[in-house]
Amino acid sequence: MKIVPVTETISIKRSIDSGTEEQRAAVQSILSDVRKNGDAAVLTYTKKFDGADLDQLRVKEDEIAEAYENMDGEIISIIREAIQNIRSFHEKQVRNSWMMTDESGTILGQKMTPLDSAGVYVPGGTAAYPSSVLMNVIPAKTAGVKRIVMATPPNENGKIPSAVLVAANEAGVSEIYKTGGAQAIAALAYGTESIRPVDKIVGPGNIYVALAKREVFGDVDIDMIAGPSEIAVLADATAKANEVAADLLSQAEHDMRACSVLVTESRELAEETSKEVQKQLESLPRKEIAQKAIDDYGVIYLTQSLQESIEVINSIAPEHLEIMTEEPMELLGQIRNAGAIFLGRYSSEPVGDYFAGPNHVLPTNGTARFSSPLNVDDFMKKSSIISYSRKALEENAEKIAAFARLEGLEAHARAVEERFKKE
Ligand SMILES: NC(=O)c1ccc[n+]([C@@H]2O[C@H](COP(=O)([O-])OP(=O)(O)OC[C@H]3O[C@@H](n4cnc5c(N)ncnc54)[C@H](O)[C@@H]3O)[C@@H](O)[C@H]2O)c1
Ligand SMILES: N[C@H](CO)Cc1c[nH]c[nH+]1
Ligand SMILES: [Zn+2]
Repeated sequence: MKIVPVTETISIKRSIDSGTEEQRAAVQSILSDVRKNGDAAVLTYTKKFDGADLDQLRVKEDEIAEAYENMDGEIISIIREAIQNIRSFHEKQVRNSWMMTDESGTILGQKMTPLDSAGVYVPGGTAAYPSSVLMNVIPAKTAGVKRIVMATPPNENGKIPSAVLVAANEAGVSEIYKTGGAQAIAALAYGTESIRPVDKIVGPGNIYVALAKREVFGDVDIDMIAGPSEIAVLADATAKANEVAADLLSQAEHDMRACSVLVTESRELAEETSKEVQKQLESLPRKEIAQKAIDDYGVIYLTQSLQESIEVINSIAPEHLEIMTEEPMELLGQIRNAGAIFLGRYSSEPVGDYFAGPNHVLPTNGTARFSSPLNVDDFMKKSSIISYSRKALEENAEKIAAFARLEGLEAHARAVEERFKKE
């Protein structure tokens, strides 16, 4: 990994992919085909892109039963324990409706209502991500969403990985459909003969999925457009190079465009970590992916002080931040921009990916400056409540009417005055 002394401004290389002209045109055409031809179009694209010849899109009960038979009982217990942790964390996020009253009889409040339905996209491809099924489904379930629909591409035999089916069933998905890419997003957004449309679509995916989500936004809500994984480690001389290197590689193995960064004032740690990364890379099954990510996007920033390291971290605004310093908790207050913050050497990033409870769907590409991890609020709407008594309106009618006339809106003013007109 290259070691770069920090100059006045730092600029992190990240991959922001808005697709080629060709990809954008392909997505447009798939979306309009699915809107026009429904299931027939979805089945045709599933054959074309995933190689699966399906007679129906919906996963049957016996396929879920078969998935359980294929899974090791111990792994199912681990999934169940992770679900409990994720659920209890997200239950803390639930916000209740509230009301306030005053002596004039005015009642004001906020009513919290879960979305009626949510669609969860689960990527297919080489890696199956049952953990992402849990992270997308559990906040929706905790919010009280009744209908949770999952879509994921099948393999060429028309099958979905058993771990994904079991995770979906354990987390409480209501319907599962075998379809991926832009056609899945179109079906979830606009509906087909066999898939009823949803209110919001969440979940990561490749460029076709991302472009389709951007396109349908407005007709339905979406969560975010997640970029490749990122990790930044803020460390001082007390950190262990082998542990820092292992954590940097944990995200590098996700994607050739993943971004792994170490920020430290210790030259010795910087040099040791750089060597360790190379050493540990050699034995990784996904070595090619991790090596490319480290070569293209990996960097070690060498600073003059811990204070400067903190400033660098805030300007990177990483998806994951690990603090490996003597007193990590003491620095927490100074961190303004990070999706998830892992404190101390026993809080390695994968603890959060799989098990601890907080969501692993996090803002990437510097968007932690203004956005948050996926959470229960993402699946709830707020409605304002206003109930004025006669006394309250009488006392304020003149002020409201005057404000309306300031905006030249006479009908607004009269609507209020109408209540108190003398016959
Ligand atoms: N941020 C996270 O938490 C997270 C988790 C898991 C995966 N991911 C990301 O999700 C992505 C998964 O990508 P994937 O491709 O493996 O699976 P995917 O399910 O996102 O995409 C597969 C679908 O792409 C469509 N497609 C493929 N080639 C096409 C073409 N030429 N024209 C039109 N459509 C086409 C097909 O419909 C296919 O079903 C990766 O980038 C991975 O890094 C992110
Ligand atoms: N670290 C990923 C999000 O950036 C999530 C994930 C899923 N599985 C393993 N990791
Ligand atoms: Zn991960």
